[in-house]
Amino acid sequence: MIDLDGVTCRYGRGEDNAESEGATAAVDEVSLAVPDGEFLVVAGANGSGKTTLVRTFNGLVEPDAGHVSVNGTPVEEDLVAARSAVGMVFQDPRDQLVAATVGADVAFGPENLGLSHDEIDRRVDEALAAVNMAGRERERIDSLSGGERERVAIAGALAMEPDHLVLDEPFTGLDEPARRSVVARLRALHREGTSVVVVTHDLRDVAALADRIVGLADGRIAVDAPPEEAVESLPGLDVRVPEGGGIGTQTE
Ligand SMILES: Nc1ncnc2c1ncn2[C@@H]1O[C@H](COP(=O)(O)OP(=O)(O)OP(=O)(O)O)[C@@H](O)[C@H]1O
Repeated sequence: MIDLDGVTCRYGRGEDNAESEGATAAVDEVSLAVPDGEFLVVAGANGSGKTTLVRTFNGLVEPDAGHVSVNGTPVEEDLVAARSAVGMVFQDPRDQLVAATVGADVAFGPENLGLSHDEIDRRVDEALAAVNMAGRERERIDSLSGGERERVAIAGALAMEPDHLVLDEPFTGLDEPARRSVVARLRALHREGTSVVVVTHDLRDVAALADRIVGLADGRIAVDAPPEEAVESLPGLDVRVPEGGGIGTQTE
């Protein structure tokens, strides 16, 4: 369980502004629980605070007020535990690719967990297959397209097999086959019990998988409801639902 209690985050404001009106807060007194096994979609307009909010889940952003705990432990008390429990795929893959080759990059996290070679190989194979990049371990990261780098970043997070997987705009730059493959993997992970949090403007595929959609506006929760209900309130939040409706129409 990820649990946020009254979380407020501000950027670039000195002490003088710490008590100023909420308009300056990127995230403004948000309380939110993500239960184990939930598929949560976080939606909202540009600048509504989505990225900042999810980055508090594993201590990448430290709140100015409020508390975040993961599996019952305050994040600030055990950052290592929070980061291994909450895997994160950033909006820009350049922020997280660390190795020269695809295989080395995906193996990097599992190696740091001290797993056996066999287990690391299994995870790398499985994660690369999940993003349609099986057999491409030896390719250099700097030879990949942006979409391919995004897929490697997703594979790296999958290979960590975290309790909670958070993906920030994971579909940007993915072509349709890659997108379908990632969606199918997220669906399978959810079925296996991992909680999945997807930050997105584009509800095309994920709305059908979501247990709940949280819509942010100006750093606050404006909508928190099952997809069928949430979408009714979402037009003002600048999210896109395909013509014909994505809800309930997801196919493999
Ligand atoms: N590093 C930063 N320094 C200063 N301000 C920031 C920083 N990161 C975000 N902000 C501001 O905080 C607010 C929330 O930004 P955030 O990136 O969390 O929103 P978002 O909903 O994820 O936006 P987007 O959809 O554009 O990624 C915005 O006003 C943004 O300009």
